[in-house]
Parts: sequence; C-alpha cells; structure tokens
Amino acid sequence: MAASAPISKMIYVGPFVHSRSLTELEIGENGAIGVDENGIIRFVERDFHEGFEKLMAYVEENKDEWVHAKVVKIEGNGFFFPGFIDTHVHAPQHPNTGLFGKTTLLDWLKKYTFPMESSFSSLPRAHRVYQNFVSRTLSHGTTTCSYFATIHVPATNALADICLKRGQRAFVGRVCMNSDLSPEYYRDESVESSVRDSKASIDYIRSIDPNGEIVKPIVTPRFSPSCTPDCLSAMGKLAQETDTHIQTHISENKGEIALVQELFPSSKSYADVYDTHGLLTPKTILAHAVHLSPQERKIILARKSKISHCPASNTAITSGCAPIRELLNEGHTIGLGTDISGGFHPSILENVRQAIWVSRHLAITTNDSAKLSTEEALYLATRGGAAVVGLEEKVGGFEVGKEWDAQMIQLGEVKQEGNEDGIFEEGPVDVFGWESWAERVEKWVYSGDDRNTVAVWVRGRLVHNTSRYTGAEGTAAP
Ligand SMILES: O=c1[nH]c(=O)c2nc[nH]c2[nH]1
Ligand SMILES: [Zn+2]
Repeated sequence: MAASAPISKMIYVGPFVHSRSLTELEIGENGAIGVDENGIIRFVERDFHEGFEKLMAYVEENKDEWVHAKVVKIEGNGFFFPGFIDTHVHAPQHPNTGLFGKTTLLDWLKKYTFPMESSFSSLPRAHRVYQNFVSRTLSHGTTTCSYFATIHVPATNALADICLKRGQRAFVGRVCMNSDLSPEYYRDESVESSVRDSKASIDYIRSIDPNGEIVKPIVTPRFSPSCTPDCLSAMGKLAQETDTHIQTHISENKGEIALVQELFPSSKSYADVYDTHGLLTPKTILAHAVHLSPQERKIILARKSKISHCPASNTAITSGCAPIRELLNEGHTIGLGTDISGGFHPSILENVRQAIWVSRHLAITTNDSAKLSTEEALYLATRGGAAVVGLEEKVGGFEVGKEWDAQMIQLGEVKQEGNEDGIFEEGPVDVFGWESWAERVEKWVYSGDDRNTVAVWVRGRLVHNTSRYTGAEGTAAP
C-alpha cells in the first residue's frame, strides 16, 4: 500500500501511551490529539473523562478550526503509541532472517551475509526484497529505520525510493568496504570508487528528498576490518563535507576486536580507530558496543556519538550481553536495533523483550541493577532511538510541535462474563480487558506482535493498516 497524503486536520481520540522519561510512561486514558494537514501535532488533551460527546462539544466551543477535522477513534481496547525507531538494520539481509546456525560474526559474514548482499547487483531482486522488507517493518510499527544497504548504488537508491514512496522515515546508507576481508566478488575496487559511489548515493537521496523530510543519506563504512585506513579517513571526510550522519559497527565480538588490533596496530582501541579517522561525531551511530573498555566509553561520550543496542543479534550470533544499564548511567544516548539478519526478528517490540531478557541474564551474573524495566526498554525503542538518529525534536513522543509518527495498538477484549465455572461459552475471549492500563502495556510488551498493530502513521500519513482498522469515522461536527 502506498502512503496516503495527509488530507485534512485529524483528531486521534482514545487512550495514548508514551514515555515521559526513561523510567516513566505517561498513560493518557482519555486522550485527544490534534494533528494538522502537515502531520504536526497541534494539541494534546489528556483528560476527557466525560467521553467522546463532551470532547466533540469542547472542540466545537474551543477549537474552531478543528470542527471539521476528521476523527479517528480507538474502539474497544487499544491505544496510540509512538512509532518504533530501528536504529540499526540491514535491509538486504532480510532473505537470511533466521539463518545463523552456530556461527559467530566473522564466519557468519562469510557464510551467509556477503553471498546474500552481493546478489543485490540485480536491481529487480533488490526491488523485490526491499519492497517486501519495508512493508514488513511498517507492519511492526517501525516508522523510522537506519538502513545499511549494499555496495551497489542502484540498489541503494532503490531502497531510498521505496522508503520515500511508502512514507517510511529512513536513513539509507550505501555500504563502503574495500579491504580484502570481503571476497573479491563483493567489495569496492578502490578508495576512489568507495568515495565516488558513496557520494553518488548521497547526491541521489538528496535529489529525491531535498529537505530530508522522509529519507536521508548516511555514510556507512561497514566496520573497521572492512575498510583500509585511507578508506576510513575518506569516509570521515565525506561525512564532514556533506554534513551527513555516519553508521558503523563497533566492538560486537571478541574475535572482531582482536582482528581490529591486528589490522590497526598503532591504534589505542577500536573506538580510537574511528576517532582518529574522523568517524566519531555527534551524528555517528555505533551498533552493538558490547565489549567497550572504560576508555572507549569515555571517548564515545566525549564525541557525543550514539549507540544502537541490538540484543537479539547479540544473542543469536553469540556476541555477548551489552551492559546497557552501565552505559545509561554514564549518560550514553541509546536506541534499539533489530540488526536483521544478525538479529532474527524485524520487530522492535521483539527487541524490547530481548533487551529486557539480556539485561536479566546480566543481572543473574552481576546484580539486580542491570535489569531494564518495561518502561526503560520502551523508552529506548522510541525516544532513545529518536535521539540516536537526531530526530528527538520531531518524533518519539506525543507533544505539540512534534510530528505524528504513531501506531494504533488494538488488544483483545473480554467480551462477556464466564459462567459460574469461569468457562466462556461463546464469542472471542482474550487475555486483555480487565487489567489496569499499566498492566495492559506490560502484557502487550510480552505477548503482543504485528497483529496488534492495526494502523501506522508517519508525519500524519497513514502508511500501513490492517482490516481491524476502521479508519476515519467522520468529522468532529457535521
Ligand atoms: O551484526 C553485524 N552485521 C553485519 O552485517 C556486520 N558487518 C560487520 N559487522 C557486522 N555486524
Ligand atoms: Zn549490523
């Protein structure tokens, strides 16, 4: 489905949930959020205990220009939630999702990843996979992605085209890799061709969305071992000259860290490799950050670079448990990444769960303070992610002036009382309906999936919906 343009003022009526802070969710049980024709939130009302009719009367009385707004009302047991932000994902690895066997990073790259990515020299193949993947991530409520593509310029540009057309906010990066870590059939020929091709993709993406409202380019040196030192420096320079974001991997796996030491013997650390090549900036997204030393954490913090936590991937390819509590305590800016296909699931909700599990495994071997709460993991999935990609003023929560990047979540309902034995005799019976709102959110986190995500908006445009979405019901006043 192509994204439909915002056509009129909209009022989203019903409960909404978003992060107030790292540790606290705000639950507006009787909400009403007004979104203008440009997809900007213009009012947030929290407390219409007296119900929909009173809300409409209020709109008529106080918000003249909203009288003819269309109204989307949550029916039954549901809520609006900010769109998820996937701060690290490899779209061309989608066909490999679930394939990792017992590999770890370096053999996983050789066995599964390079062969798959190299096939994106075929543009029709890229189109097919990328269309499918953008649909898939949207259906899981992901409104912003930071995508690694491949080394191929036409396929990378196609991914940007698809995101723009479908209305998914995206950073799209042509992958740069010129070292002989990569097979000859899948690497850049030279530093010059790395720069030329990366620049071609940056220019193309800027030509299709000059203000970067939906899609933006991102400089993407794959990771230190994939690039020669002069190539890393050239990427740092390119990012500076073109004022773009940068994304790469850091300190994911112990074998990888040993390889970096071998390849860059004069560098003090993995983080130092990036720092000395101009790649640690406030616009840099570093994926994984599992095994950083205290000194590396200090440099990353000093450079204001950001961290993408990829918990499912770190477990699947047995990289380790990133110490997120410690990184948060130190003041790092952190979001979540699915890291398809190191990670096995395109859903950020699944990675919310995985982030919580990983933190509990750490707690088992360290202490209880390592545990992340549901509130904290949801913060990383929304406001944290927004800060990682530099969009914290625009998305991640529901405030006046922010853009309407949101998902409508529908839970099941208890439709009727059971008989005296507690047996429900007819009609749909589900696990939701009797709990407090905080409990409903907890249960969604642990048992929800894309079937609960019935509609998704980006900048006020409806970009995904299922048959459970009843759509705009009508105007606020006839
Ligand atoms: O999880 C990962 N996925 C990748 O594709 C990759 N490339 C380098 N390092 C990587 N880590
Ligand atoms: Zn990755």
